[in-house]
Parts: sequence; structure tokens; C-alpha cells
Amino acid sequence: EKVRHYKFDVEYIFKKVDCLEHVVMGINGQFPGPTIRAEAGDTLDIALTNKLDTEGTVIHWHGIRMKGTPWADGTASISQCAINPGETFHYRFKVDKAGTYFYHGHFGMQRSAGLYGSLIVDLPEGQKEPFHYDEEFNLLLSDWWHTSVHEQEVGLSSIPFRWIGEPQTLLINGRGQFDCSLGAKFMSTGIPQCNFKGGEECAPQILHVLPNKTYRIRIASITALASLNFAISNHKLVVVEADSNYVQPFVVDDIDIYSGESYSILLTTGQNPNQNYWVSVGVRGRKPNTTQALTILNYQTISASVYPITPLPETPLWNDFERSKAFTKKIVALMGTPQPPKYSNKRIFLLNTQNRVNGYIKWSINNVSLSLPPTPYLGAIKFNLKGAFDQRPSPATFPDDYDITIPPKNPNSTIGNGVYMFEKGEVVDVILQNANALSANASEIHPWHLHGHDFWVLGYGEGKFKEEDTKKFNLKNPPYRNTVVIFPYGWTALRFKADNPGAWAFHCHIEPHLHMGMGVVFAEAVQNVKRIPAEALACGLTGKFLINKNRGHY
Ligand SMILES: O=C1O[C@H]([C@@H](O)CO)C(O)=C1O
Repeated sequence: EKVRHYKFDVEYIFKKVDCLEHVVMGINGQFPGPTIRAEAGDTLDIALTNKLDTEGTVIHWHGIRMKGTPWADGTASISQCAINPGETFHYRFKVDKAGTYFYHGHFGMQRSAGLYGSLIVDLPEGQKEPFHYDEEFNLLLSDWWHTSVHEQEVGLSSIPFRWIGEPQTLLINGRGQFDCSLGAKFMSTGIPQCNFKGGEECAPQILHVLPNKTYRIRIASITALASLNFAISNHKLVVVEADSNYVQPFVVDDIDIYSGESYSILLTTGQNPNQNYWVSVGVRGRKPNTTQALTILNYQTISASVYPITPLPETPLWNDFERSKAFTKKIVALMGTPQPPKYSNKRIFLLNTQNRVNGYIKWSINNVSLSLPPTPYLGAIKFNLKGAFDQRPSPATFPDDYDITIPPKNPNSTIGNGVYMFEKGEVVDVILQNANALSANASEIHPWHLHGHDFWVLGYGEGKFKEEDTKKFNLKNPPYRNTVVIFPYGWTALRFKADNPGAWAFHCHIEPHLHMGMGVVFAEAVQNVKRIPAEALACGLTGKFLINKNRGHY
């Protein structure tokens, strides 16, 4: 159990992310940021310096539960103040469980601007995974736009509304090809063939393998918008891990992965070693308008520049939601995973709707669209600063007669910043209820991510949740995850234990949707939180409180 020290300098850099040069957020001059590698039980100590000239920043350590260090969760206005230009913030927290994690910006839409990287936690020396593999790869998937994030943000909060549209390019480990494709000669789209000489910063990373070995491929999706499908031609994939928890292994031809999720798959290199094979990432869930990302699986018996002769993997139809559900429902926990409490103490319903507020398009939860306050909740609640946010309890349900199959009858909702308060140890069920968006016959996929916890996914269903649906809850081997989707016009039920004092974001992981208000804040036994570093509190009402408390008036 070591303390591992890192220095992260956040700044904008020029980079040919998808062969065209743009400005992207970098860490220590790199995009994606450096991969952090640690062992379970280690403490990470990351000194993050904001080298941006004109904006604040924070980094969220996605999937790490932050037990005892809720102030290190890296969510601006929730767990800490945004770090000002020139300032350094120290993230110090324990990584208590092995798995495939990542980190990313959590202020404004900085994740969309490229502020992200991988965080891999290995088992401590001597402990073994419940599966065997010889080597591993790590693939961080993302999507990329040519319009700047600032332009995107202004568009989303303008009248008329300007949607960001589909991504220009899909990236694998921060590399994509916009104006060409490796597989162009096998496509009917007319896109030109890529011609790499070698060494280009946008050239795909080849996966070099040896025959008859088993590889663990870690795959994480940090997309701003896209739901993805991953496949390797001629190879089966064995899913063994989801969101840093083991699952009962199952075999598939391809996997769906939503923003905020991670998987490990095992790949056996048992195919003809005198060929190369395609690795493909394509868009699902929304009508695609982005070329599939490709790289090559190269058995080192031949050159990586020999074209695969197997057909390009075809991404399954974007709107074949039955197929998506079939994949999702295959995921169950491996024996030995923590099991859910048999009963819950509380149930809350969260209705997801698209609305208007004063003519602006927003997303709302039980008719409230989240707009974060200037004082971080963690300090505001701890010091009982009542002016920091709306003190009325947030709505825990929605009207019985709400028709989820049509656009909202009254599309007007309100802006809010209230919280859901939980007592220490309470077992909470959350029913995420999807509905029709503003236009008719439209209901979208939303991947919901909870900070500070893993939760049990008790079930999925069609239409409006009914009391008798609780009878079908999986209490035996529900997947234990930190991110879960709601399918169009459906519901998803999850259970978690409020055993981690802190203020935690729970939100749609689609970056523009969060920006448009699609999230809530859970506060758990904040009175039990100890030793919040002053640097997390030096803004808003907590900042004033500290000045008055320690020095009186000036
Ligand atoms: O939030 C969104 O806005 C657009 C559309 O609903 C309105 O233009 C879209 O596809 C979203 O996901």
C-alpha cells in the first residue's frame, strides 16, 4: 500500500486529434492525459495545477468511491470549488478496488474538450483475478467535434437552441481519422483511403498480438454523446468485468458500451495468424452520422500493414434497441460480488423529461432542471449555510397520470438546485423513468452515473414502472455498477446503500445533457464528513464563512 504522487498540469494544447489540428485540453502536454496505474489499497496524491488562462477546472475520478474523502471527488460546485487559474489543488484518495477506471473534467463541458485519461487499478501482488490472461490492452473510447466546446455551450443555451449534432470523429486512445478511413476500400461511403507514412499522431494504434494467447482488453467509454459498439472481426469476446466489478463471464460477438461505462473482455488469438483483423467502434442508440473508428489486430507473424481480408465489422442497427437490451441483460454479477440488502428503506422516482424554461431547451428530473450553485454543496451542508442552495426537499416522485408516451403536455419546467438528503446507512431504491422528449416519437438513451458508490441494477422494464414490477427485481446476482442506461420509453431500477458520507452527483453522462440540467445531487450524512481541506471551500458562501470564522472582519 503505497502513496503514489503525480503532478498534473492542465492546459490547452494544439493537437491533430483526428488528423485535423484543433485545440484540446491536455495534461502535462499530453492528450489523453497520462494513464495512472496503481494497486488496490494505494493512495493517489495528485497535485493538479490549473494552467488555463481564463477558466477554472476540476478532475473527477470516475468510479472511485472516495470513502472518507468526498472532497476529492472532483465535481465543481458539489464536492469542491473550481480550481482557479494558476492554483494547485491536491487530490488525495485511496483506490480501494481493482478495476478499469478513468478520470475526466467535471466543470462546464471540459470533458468534451478532451480533459480525460485512464486510471487502472491492479490487484495487490499475490492476489489473482478470477480469470486468466497473458497480456492486456487498454482502449479509451471517445468522440470528437470540430466546433469548440465554448461554441457548443453557447449553442445549447441560446434561443433558438443549437444542438451539437453527431460527433465528427470517434477516437480510440485519443486518435481518430476524420478525412479518411483505414477501411475505405471496403466501404461504400466514398470516404478516401487513409495513407499513413508512419509516425502520424492521428494514426491508429495497432494491437500487436501473438497467436494462441489470451488478452484482456480494457475498454472504457468517455464519450460526450455517442453510445458505442465494439467488435473484432472473426473473434469472440468474453465479458468478465463491468465498471470495475467482475461479472459472470459470457461470450458475444460485440459489446455495446455507453458513456461512463467500462468493461474488460478476454480475447483468444486462435484465428489464422497469417491475416490481420479489424477492430471496429461504431455508433449506436442515436441515428449515426460518424464513420466507424478502425484499427488493426495484428498477429505478429505478418506485417501490420497487410490489409485484413475479413469483412469490416458492421455496427448493429442504431435503433435495434431489443438487441441492446439483450446485451445489457446478459450482465450479471460474478458469485462473490456484494449482494443487495433484501429491502430498501426508501424509494425515489426520477422522471427524465426534455422541457423548456423561458424558451430555453432543458432536461429535467421531476420537472426540475439542475443548475449548480456557486457554493459547493459539501461545505454548504456541513456548515449549515442555508443560503447556498434551495432548502426545500427535491421532488421524489412525479404525478401518477403523467403520460410518458407523448411529449410533455406542459413542457415548462423550473430551474433548481435542491438536494436529496439521505441518512447514514439508508438503503435507497431509485427508479429512473424515461419518457418522450419534446418532439413526438422521440425518447433517447441516457446513461446515468452515480458518484461515490456502486449500485445494484435490480431490473429494466418497458413503459411506466408499476408496483408489481418489484416482484421481478433481481436480488440474487444483480450487476454491481456505477453507470446504467435507461432505454427509450423504459425504466431502470437500482438500489444503493447511503453508507458514504458526502455530496454526490447522480446524472446523465451525456455531457450536453448534464449541461442542460439532467442531474441531481444526493447528500448523505454530511455531518459525518471530517477534515475537508480549506482549498476545497475557498469560494462562494463557504469561502466567506471561513474568512469570518478565522479572522473576523477586515
Ligand atoms: O438534448 C438534445 O437535443 C436534441 C434534440 O432533442 C433537440 O434538438 C437532441 O437530439 C438531444 O439529445
